[in-house]
Amino acid sequence: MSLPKAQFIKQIHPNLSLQQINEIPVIVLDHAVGKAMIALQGAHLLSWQPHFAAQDIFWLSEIEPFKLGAAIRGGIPVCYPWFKDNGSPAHGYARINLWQLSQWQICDDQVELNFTLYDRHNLVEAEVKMTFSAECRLSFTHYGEQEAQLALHSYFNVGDIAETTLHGLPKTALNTLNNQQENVPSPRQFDQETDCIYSAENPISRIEDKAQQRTIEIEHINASDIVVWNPWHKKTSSMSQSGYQTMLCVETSRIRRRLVQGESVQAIIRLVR
Ligand SMILES: O=P(O)(O)OC[C@H]1O[C@H](O)[C@H](O)[C@@H](O)[C@@H]1O
Repeated sequence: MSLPKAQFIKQIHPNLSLQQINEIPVIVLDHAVGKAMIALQGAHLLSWQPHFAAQDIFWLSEIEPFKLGAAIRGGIPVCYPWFKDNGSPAHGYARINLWQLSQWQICDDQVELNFTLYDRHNLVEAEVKMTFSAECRLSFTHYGEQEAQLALHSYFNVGDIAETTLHGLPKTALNTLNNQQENVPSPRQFDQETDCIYSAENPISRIEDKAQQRTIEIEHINASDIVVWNPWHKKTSSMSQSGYQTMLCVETSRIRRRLVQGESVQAIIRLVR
C-alpha cells in the first residue's frame, strides 16, 4: 500500500512534522520505533508501520480524497459521541472536526502524542493519547457531561480477506444487517458483507492474516462491544470496488454501555508474528 503524497508545512521536532494531504493537515512521525501519520481532523490515525513490520498495520483507501468535513476511509476513525445513526452526522462529529495536538513527548524507545477536542466553550470534550513503541496504544478519554458512545473504528490491513481468520470473539453476535442476535462461528472467516456487534467479554482479538504471514493482536480495555465490519461488494463512499479485499474492521467500542464523564477506553495493537 502506498501512502498519499503530503506537502511539508512545518517541522515540530526532528522526528515530527506538520504536513498537508489535499485539505487535511496531518502530523507525520518518522522515528526509530516506526512511522505514523495522524490527521488533525478526527485525531485520526491513518498509518502506523513499526520499524520491524514489512507492511502498514492499517488499511487506508487508495481513493480517499482527504476533504475537510468528510469522514476519512481507513486508519482509526474515532466515532464519538454516538455510534452510527444515533445522531447526525453518522458516527458523531468528532471524526470530522479538527482536534489539536496538545502535547508530545519523544524518547528513544517511545513516542507519545496527545490530541484534544474542545467544545464551543473551549472546554476539553475528549482526548486521544497515542503511544508508539513496539506496539501502538490508543487511549480515549471522554470529558463531556452527557453520556456518550465510542467506536475506535480500526481498519486493519490484510493481504487477502478470503485468507483471514478472526480469533477470540464469542459465538453469538448482533447481526446489524437483520437486527437479529445470531450464532456465529468463532474463529470466524469472511465471504460476504459482515456487520456485527459482539460483546467484549474476551479482551483479546487476533487477526490471522495468512497472505501476509502475520497476526495482529488487539487488546480492548474497558470496551463493552467489539464491532466487526466488512462491506464486501456493498457500495461504500471513498472505497474502490476491490477495497474490501484487503481490509477488516475490528472496532473497540462502547455502544451498549455508554461512557460517563472521565472514563477511558484503550485499544492496544501489536504484531504477534
Ligand atoms: O460509512 P461509515 O459512516 O464510515 O460507516 C462504516 C460502518 O461503520 C460501522 O462498522 C458500522 O457497524 C457499519 O454499519 C457502517 O457501515
